Amino acid sequence: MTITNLKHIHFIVNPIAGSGNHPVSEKFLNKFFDKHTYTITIKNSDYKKHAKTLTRASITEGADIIVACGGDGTINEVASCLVNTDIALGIIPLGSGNGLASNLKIPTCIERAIALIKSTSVKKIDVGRINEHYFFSNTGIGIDAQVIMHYENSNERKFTSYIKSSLKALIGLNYKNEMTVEINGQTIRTYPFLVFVSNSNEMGYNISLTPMASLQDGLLDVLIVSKMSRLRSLFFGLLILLKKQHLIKEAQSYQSKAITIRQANQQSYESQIDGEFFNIESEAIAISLLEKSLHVIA
Ligand SMILES: Nc1ncnc2c1ncn2[C@@H]1O[C@H](COP(=O)(O)OP(=O)(O)OP(=O)(O)O)[C@@H](O)[C@H]1O
Repeated sequence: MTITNLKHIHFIVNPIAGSGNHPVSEKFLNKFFDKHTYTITIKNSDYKKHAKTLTRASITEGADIIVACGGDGTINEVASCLVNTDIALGIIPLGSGNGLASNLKIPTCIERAIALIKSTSVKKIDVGRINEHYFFSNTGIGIDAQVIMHYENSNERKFTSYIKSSLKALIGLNYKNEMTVEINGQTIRTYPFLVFVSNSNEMGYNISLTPMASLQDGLLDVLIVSKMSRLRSLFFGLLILLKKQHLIKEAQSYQSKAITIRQANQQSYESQIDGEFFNIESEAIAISLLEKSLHVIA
């Protein structure tokens, strides 16, 4: 599908995404957009979740395209406001991991990403939902949430910070709560190391736990990894880096449109949603898929 008569492009820029050294500013973007064809508006996010407020305002202001300039966290905030609308999401990947942009083959070269936005070639992609939150890349409960929690506390945004945060998460590993996972008519009881649910085939840094996932197949790819020792977890981490994680017997892969997670005596779930830490207060977690519910320029 090709959009015609596009004029109003709004850019929501996370100034601290990735290394925070990116050049994306009003002066920079003005060079690429002819004033007779486009009006462009640039807004910087000042704090966590601010991109949502800015995006909602841009919708009211009549934006035709809203461009998330940042990583998966910023994309999540912007895209969450665009689900089930006709407004197309553009992406300039400025994050450290850039998982969704990589799955969509959006160039990390800023000039090429801008050229793609101007091409306005739009595709519709699936959107994941976990309770009241949307996700576009992945969500998870277990070790991934712990890694993200330590990563956010580290205040560093690079690959080595993920390695350090993974080691901290492994040291703190415990299996307090038994969970039940309802999927495809089966009920699985597990003390999970990880319940990972993905819409996209990449987590960022070219790492994937769900290499068969597609943004347009109407299915979520699920990896359930049951309890294992710290040593075995390290081995699992090595297998992930070697793209051989399927070789570990504790890991089971599924595809599904919906899953429900419950635990007996707890009302909160530490989770990660598109690489951001969330403590979800609820009796149960319901994860589902909204087919082809977001327009993305890719
Ligand atoms: N001015 C700001 N100061 C601090 N945090 C911000 C600011 N603007 C946005 N944020 C928050 O920064 C977090 C990280 O953003 P983002 O995901 O875009 O970058 P990243 O973590 O470097 O990339 P990736 O997720 O691809 O690794 C998000 O939670 C976002 O809400």
